[in-house]
Amino acid sequence: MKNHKWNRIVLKVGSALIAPERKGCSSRYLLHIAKFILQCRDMGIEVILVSSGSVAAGAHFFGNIEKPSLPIKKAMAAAGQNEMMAAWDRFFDFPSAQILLTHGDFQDRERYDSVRETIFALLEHGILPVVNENDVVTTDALKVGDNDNLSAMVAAAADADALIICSDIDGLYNKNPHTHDDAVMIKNVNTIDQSIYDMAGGAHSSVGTGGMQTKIEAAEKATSHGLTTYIINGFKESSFEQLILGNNPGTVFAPYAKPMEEDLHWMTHTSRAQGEVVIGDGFEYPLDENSDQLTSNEIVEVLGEFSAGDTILIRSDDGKHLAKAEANYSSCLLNFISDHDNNDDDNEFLHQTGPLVSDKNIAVLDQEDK
Ligand SMILES: Nc1ncnc2c1ncn2[C@@H]1O[C@H](COP(=O)(O)OP(=O)(O)O)[C@@H](O)[C@H]1O
Ligand SMILES: N[C@@H](CCC(=O)OP(=O)(O)O)C(=O)O
Repeated sequence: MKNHKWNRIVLKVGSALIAPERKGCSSRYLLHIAKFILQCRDMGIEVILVSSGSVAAGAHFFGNIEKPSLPIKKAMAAAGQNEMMAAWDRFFDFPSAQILLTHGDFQDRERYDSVRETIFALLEHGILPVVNENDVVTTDALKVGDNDNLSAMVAAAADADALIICSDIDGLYNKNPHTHDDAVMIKNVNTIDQSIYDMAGGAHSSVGTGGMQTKIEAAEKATSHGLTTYIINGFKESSFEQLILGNNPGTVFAPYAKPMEEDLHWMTHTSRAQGEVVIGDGFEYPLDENSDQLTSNEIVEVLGEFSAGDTILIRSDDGKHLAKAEANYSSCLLNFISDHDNNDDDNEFLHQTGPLVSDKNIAVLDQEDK
């Protein structure tokens, strides 16, 4: 693509573009998106498609109920996924492959590597991977929950160079343009901080999930991995024509000058904490330099159930999120130690235990109250 030095991109397409009226899939917008995918491939750019829209596409089989129950929503997704894959396939003269994922597939390192290998094998053979969340099997604890974050996780796992989020709006505005007439569009974002999150409102359409909030989260995940991230209006063919010309048709988020290391990125942006360890005020920060000194002496409280090797959140007594890290001990053992710290035998045991986490497996967080 002119001016863009991309080898591999992830293109995320929102529900409103697949099934705009919830009357099954429509080719209205897919046609120019498919053309863009073809042009990229012709230019030697590998494309991974993250396509929403299974629920919106399947809704008409169930009488378009306004507020479907969870089982009906999952049934809509199961039926709509077929329709959605078939709708895309009509435009391509090369094969596509369906990949359905849940958060568990990113949390478990073996499954994560397996997803990566499959994506690379498909790309090597010229097959277009089409990814969606596996809505049928997800539970609240297991799901990613929105395809903006899912697309960023896929982009990081697939070592892509750019993430392009195609939405029903031109880009990020300083406030929700559907509720504020004076909203102004932001063309470039160099740093994603709280002021950027403060601009985001929820979804406007009946089919969208997450609105701008999840798109900014996705941009943060992707840019910290070194990917340029775009939010563009997928309704407009001109958005894709501009991208091909090397221009920015929407909002572009600049990649970090120094992307995070792979393991640190995974711990910060992908892995979810299975439990929390609350530590006392006396501990000297910063944690990254002193994590080896973080022993069971510091524990105020252990929350949730986790095993050694699970990701945990370390937070201070006053609510600050200090770090995410791999636990060296289970919650059961840490609870036992912190409950018995006055007894001599236990004190000896306490001295024999090593640090709660080690400095190789820790991601220090921006220390804000959450
Ligand atoms: N600051 C903002 N800038 C742009 N859009 C915003 C903003 N805040 C909220 N939105 C809403 O986010 C919507 C896009 O998100 P969503 O409905 O989830 O779309 P998609 O299906 O493409 O993921 C927009 O239509 C708009 O109503
Ligand atoms: N997995 C869901 C998509 C959820 C989602 O994030 O939708 P959207 O906000 O339209 O990208 C589906 O296929 O219906």
